[in-house]
Amino acid sequence: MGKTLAEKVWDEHVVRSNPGEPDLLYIDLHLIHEVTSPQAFDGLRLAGRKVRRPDLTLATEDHNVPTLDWDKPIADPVSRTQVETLRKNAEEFGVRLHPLGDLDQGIVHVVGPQLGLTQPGMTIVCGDSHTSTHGAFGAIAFGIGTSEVEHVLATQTLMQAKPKTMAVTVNGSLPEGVTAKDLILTLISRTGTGGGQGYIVEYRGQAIEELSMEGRMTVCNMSIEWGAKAGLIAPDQTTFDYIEGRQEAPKGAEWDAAVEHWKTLVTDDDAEFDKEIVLDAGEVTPFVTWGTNPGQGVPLAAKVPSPQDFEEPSDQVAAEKALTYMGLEAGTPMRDIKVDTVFIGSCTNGRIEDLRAAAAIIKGRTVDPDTRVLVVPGSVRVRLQAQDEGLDVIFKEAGAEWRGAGCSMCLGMNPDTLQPGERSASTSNRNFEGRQGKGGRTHLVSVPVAAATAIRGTLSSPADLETVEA
Ligand SMILES: CC(C)[C@H](C(=O)O)[C@@H](O)C(=O)O
Ligand code: SF4
Repeated sequence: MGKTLAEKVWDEHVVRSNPGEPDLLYIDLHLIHEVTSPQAFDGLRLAGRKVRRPDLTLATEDHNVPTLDWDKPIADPVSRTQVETLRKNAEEFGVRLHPLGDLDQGIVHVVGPQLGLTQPGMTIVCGDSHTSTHGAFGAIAFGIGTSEVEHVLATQTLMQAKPKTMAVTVNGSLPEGVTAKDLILTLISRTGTGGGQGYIVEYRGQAIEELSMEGRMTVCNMSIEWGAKAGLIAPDQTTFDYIEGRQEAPKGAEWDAAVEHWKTLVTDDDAEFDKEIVLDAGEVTPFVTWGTNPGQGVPLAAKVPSPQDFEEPSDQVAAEKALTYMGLEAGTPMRDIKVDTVFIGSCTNGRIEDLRAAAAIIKGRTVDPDTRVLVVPGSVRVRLQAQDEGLDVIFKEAGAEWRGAGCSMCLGMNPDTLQPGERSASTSNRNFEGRQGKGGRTHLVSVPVAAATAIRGTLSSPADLETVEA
């Protein structure tokens, strides 16, 4: 019997395998940020160990950094300590760090692919759940805990039980104006936030093949939001074209050899998955969340559901609770929901393609006067690229704020937060209670929906905007 893509990559990395025990896996790339690394470095220090492969380890500052005044000392003492600790640890252990002010600073899941470090067939870990993003390149990439971070730092290996495999096949093409974000939000709402638990998921089918690398990263990024261990997509010409020429990508004969190998990283025709889900891309429409987990979503054209709409008593209770927290009434059209803030950014939707899409909609228009609009590039390079293309001017002229790179309002670990009771349309990936600030209310949306909402002040799609004269 043939192998799935995930099985191929897994098997190529097994250092030791004993029946009844987790496998010992070799790790090709270890990404690090300030939140989950301090205790891991403390552990190394205590044990008198070194970082085994500093050359396969890369650190960046993202969660705790401000997106204004980043050249000044960080005002918040907790954030400052986190960032300073990472700097000290990187220095002491010889780990490459891209700190604030560096050209390659940014959200860890934006920086890896951008540098060409994220490559097909790799095993990639980081003390961060959205490490699944890197699976878009045909890598096995997943988040690990701080004690595992220490283990990888010390040994460049990790003990892991082999997950089951699942295929999500998306047939047909996404309709015009419908994005990767709508697709993954639809999938999560259909399968529930536990639907992927225990699986490495391979996304495949025509709609996936038609996605850009940015779109594929958006899909894989949110694998964790339906509970999957990891999500991945077979590398193809789109993948190779994205990597070729990047700073850390193989060059010359090494490039040719790499591509030759990467082409073998596909699921064999006779391979079997433990589970399969099939989706029709043509059915997907702009999709937004109304509740407090990424599975509580509906099409933008729908209404806020009522707890009675759910069959399971547990879903009814969850809906009741979510509606109260979100301050929403069942039956309200989603399009009537007014937001205070629009956040365009994060490792889900903070790449150059996302900013281009937002700018194309915002161009020549003015943001709603009662709505604060934050546009936050995922990395310094994304920021500079956007500025080269004049996108920053489009945002600023429309009345949006153009910020520095970082996680920003994706989570309340830096100055960019919602006030209690404030409501956002956010291109990020989590809408948990308090995620964007205590008492903040989050609606997860795609980039086009965020941009249109910025203009109208209520949840909207570009189709709701009046035509601007050219
Ligand atoms: C802070 C970090 C550990 C966390 C994660 O693991 O995902 C964060 O990035 C998030 O998105 O919630
Ligand atoms: S942008 Fe958000 S989801 Fe991504 S790593 Fe930062 S906090 Fe986590």
